[in-house]
Parts: sequence; C-alpha cells; structure tokens
Amino acid sequence: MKSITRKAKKMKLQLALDDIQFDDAIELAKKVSGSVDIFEMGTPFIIENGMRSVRTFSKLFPNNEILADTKIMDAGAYEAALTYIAGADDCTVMGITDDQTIKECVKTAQKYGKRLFVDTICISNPTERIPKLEALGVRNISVHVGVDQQSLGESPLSSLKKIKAASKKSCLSVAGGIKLDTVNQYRVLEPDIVIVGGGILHADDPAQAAQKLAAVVHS
Ligand SMILES: O=C([C@H](O)CO)[C@H](O)[C@H](O)COP(=O)(O)O
Repeated sequence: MKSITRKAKKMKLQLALDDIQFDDAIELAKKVSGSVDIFEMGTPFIIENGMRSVRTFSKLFPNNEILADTKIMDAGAYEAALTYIAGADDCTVMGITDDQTIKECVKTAQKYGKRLFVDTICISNPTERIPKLEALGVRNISVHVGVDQQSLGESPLSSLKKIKAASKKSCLSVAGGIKLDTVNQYRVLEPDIVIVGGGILHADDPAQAAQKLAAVVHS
C-alpha cells in the first residue's frame, strides 16, 4: 500500500543553497525555478543571511516550496515558528535531539499548517528511532549523510534502504553528496524528494546541472 502511494506521487527535486552568495543564489534560482520544486535555505546560508533568506525567496518564488534547513536541536516551538512566520513551508529538526523538542516542533508545524522534516544525521539506530519519531507525530524524514561524513566516504544509500523499511507513514527525502552520476541509484529506491547541494552548486554550469538532475528525478 505504502509503495503504491509513493509511486503515484511525482518525485521532487530540492536544491540546497548552502555555500553560495545571496545575490548569486537568487540569480541561479531565477534560472531553475521551473525545474527545481523546493528551494532549501541551507544551514550555512541561514547562518550567513538569517530569516531574510526565507522572506526573500518566499516572496520572489511563490510557486516553489521554501525549506529552512534550521537543524533545530532545542527551543523547538520558538525556532520552528521563526521560520514559518518568515514564510517557510518547511523547516528541519535533528532526529537525535530529545523527544520534547521533536514534539514542540511537530505541534508548531501543525499550528501554522506547515511541514517539519526530521534530519537523520547521526541516528545510529534507525529501526528503533524512526517508529518512535512517527509515534511523536513526525510525518517527514530527511535521510541525510552530512558533508563531513561524506568526506569519510559515506553515502545515504544504505540509510535510505533501512529507513524506507522502518518508516510506516512518512514522506522521505534523501541528501548527501548526490550528483548527476549517482542520482539514479537513489531514484530507483523511490524517495519522495531528492536533495542536491554541491552536485549543482559546484558544477561547471549549475543551472544546466539542475536541469539535467530535474529531468532524471521527474522521469
Ligand atoms: O544539509 C546539508 C549539509 O548539512 C550542509 O548544511 C546539505 O544541504 C546537504 O548535505 C545537501 O548538500 P550536498 O550533500 O552537497 O548535496
């Protein structure tokens, strides 16, 4: 039943705007807004530009979803509300944090009618943690191997398989060094959303890379 529901939905492409200057990010977004479904205000981008990034992108790109990759660890209700008030459709909380923070974020997303994604970085026991998170009301999970773990040779491929098996009711996104030459390995596992940062931003032609990735993800 679960796989039928997921298959019927169109897979989405999320562009993680991480290490890019503000004006360059807007120029790139203008070129690819028809190919990319979700613009992620990446964690480093938010550290540099704050909620101004969310306010600007949500005004300039009303037809794209805007995700604030806040990676919340504490003060869940307050921090999640800051992103939704600024215009974010989604924000993120770390799955390894305490249950109370997760509950506060879930409650706040419900209050504003927005989405909350739980980031799986450093979750060592997904078979136990994912059902627990879903019991707390989580419905969106971002399967993620971070940039520093990637530098040690890790990828999110095996985590995606494990978490897909452990998740009974969540929308799943996947991130962690995905590029044009590896995206198919993820697409065949049918996540709901494929997230790409460096694979677009560090390409020789970022706009062309986004368009090529979108063609694969949407196929
Ligand atoms: O969330 C991310 C990371 O922790 C840096 O903030 C990235 O947006 C995510 O990993 C996607 O970027 P790539 O791994 O470069 O595709």
